[in-house]
Amino acid sequence: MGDFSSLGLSDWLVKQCKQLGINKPTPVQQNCMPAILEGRDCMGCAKTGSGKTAAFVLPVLQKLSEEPYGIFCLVLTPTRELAYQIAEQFRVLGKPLGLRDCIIVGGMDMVSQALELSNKPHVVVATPGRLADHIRSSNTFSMSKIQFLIMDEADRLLEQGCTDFTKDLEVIMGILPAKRQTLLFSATLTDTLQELKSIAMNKPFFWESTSETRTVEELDQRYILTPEKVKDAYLVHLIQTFTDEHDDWSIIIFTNTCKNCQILTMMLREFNFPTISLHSMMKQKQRFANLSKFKASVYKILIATDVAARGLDIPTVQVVINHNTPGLPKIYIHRVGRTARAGRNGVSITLVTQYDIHLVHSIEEQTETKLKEYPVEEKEVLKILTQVNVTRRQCEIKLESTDFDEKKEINKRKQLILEGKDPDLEAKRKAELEKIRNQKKKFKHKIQESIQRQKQGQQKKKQMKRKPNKKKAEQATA
Ligand SMILES: Nc1ncnc2c1ncn2[C@@H]1O[C@H](COP(=O)(O)OP(=O)(O)OP(=O)(O)O)[C@@H](O)[C@H]1O
Repeated sequence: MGDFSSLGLSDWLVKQCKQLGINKPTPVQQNCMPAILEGRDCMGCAKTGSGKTAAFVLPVLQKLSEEPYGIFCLVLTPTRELAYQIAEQFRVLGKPLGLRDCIIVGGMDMVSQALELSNKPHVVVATPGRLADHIRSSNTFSMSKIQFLIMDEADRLLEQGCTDFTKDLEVIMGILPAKRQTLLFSATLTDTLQELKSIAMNKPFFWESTSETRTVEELDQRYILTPEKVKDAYLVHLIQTFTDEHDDWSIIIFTNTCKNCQILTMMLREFNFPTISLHSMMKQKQRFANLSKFKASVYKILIATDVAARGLDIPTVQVVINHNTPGLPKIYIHRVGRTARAGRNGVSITLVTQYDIHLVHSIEEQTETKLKEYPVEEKEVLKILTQVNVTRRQCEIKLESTDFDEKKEINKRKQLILEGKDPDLEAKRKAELEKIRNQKKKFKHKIQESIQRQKQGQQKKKQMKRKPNKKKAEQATA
């Protein structure tokens, strides 16, 4: 493998990389950087923790140093924390250039963001919603001359999940020049390839790491089969074991809802584990503060929803625990990718109930890896079961006495108003949809029942036909 100079990077950038311990290009850097430097659009699909960020940051900085102006580059990313992380890479690597960056994300002051945008920063790193808001509400900045549009976690930006970026992306695309370089990166690009091709239209250079598995070899992937009621006891037992055995380990625990995140955090704190949480119902400043404390190892355990599943690069994370089995293999790949990064080792443990076994099968199929059972002394888990479950219940009661659910409802309503929708009308629409869905379900169920009855009837008829033959045969043999 060559070095960064042979890929076309200037000496100052190579020196800057060395200072950060980035000496040899990783395969995604080795393959994508020359194409980007040549001026081509690029789609890069490589495993988690393989250096995709530097694969786009370095060529952009190289080109920016040749023709510095603002706004030169726009990076879009699905989460606010990730936007800060990417901006930091630009800032550190681009320091000798005096690079000016600007972070445009929700939950932060819009006026100061607008001011920063009007000062023509070299690089803007943004989440789509807030950037689209700025475009809709002001004309104090222009992106008509940008040279690079980068979509990090591009498949997430284009998928229509619970946070749907489509409308915001349309607004953003509307002010970007057609003549630009578009770079798309993710560890899971292949599912959304067609949509991506419509964005990177300029005959993109496509690179995907060739490997049998979609997760890294350094990751030890385990599961624990547990009844739902014993899950939390397993969790407490696992954390106790890890913290007894290792001083310098950090753990990320993923769970499915903000409320669960909050309850688990309260519960683990009752057991004196240094725990902190990250989810979308927290104030943005709190989110940043918690993440910083976790990064600095002030807290060793982070409990998060999937808002932390993608992109976060925290080298001390040695263990990822999935408190719920992710419903999609893609989410599993990103979650467990928070450990075993940049060649380090790591462990992931997924708690699997009897209802999740099919999910594990599809994860294994997609990642082309077999998850191994994690050995646990069941006796030890049963010893703490009652205590853990009582503590959880107490935490649930404590949370219910706060306005957590109410806040959730208010947040939902606020979001709808921001989207220009009437929350009451939306609630009515939702109820009607639910009614139609239920009717459809009932109808489907009835049809299935009648098909079943028909089948049974046919089978009976067949059996009746066979029976006289049997009798005849018996008579013949007699
Ligand atoms: N050539 C290199 N040599 C050594 N370390 C590197 C190199 N390039 C990047 N790194 C480091 O590897 C780590 C992971 O990189 P990065 O966050 O870009 O991964 P990624 O591929 O974007 O992962 P994800 O898919 O999870 O977002 C970072 O800490 C980064 O500084």
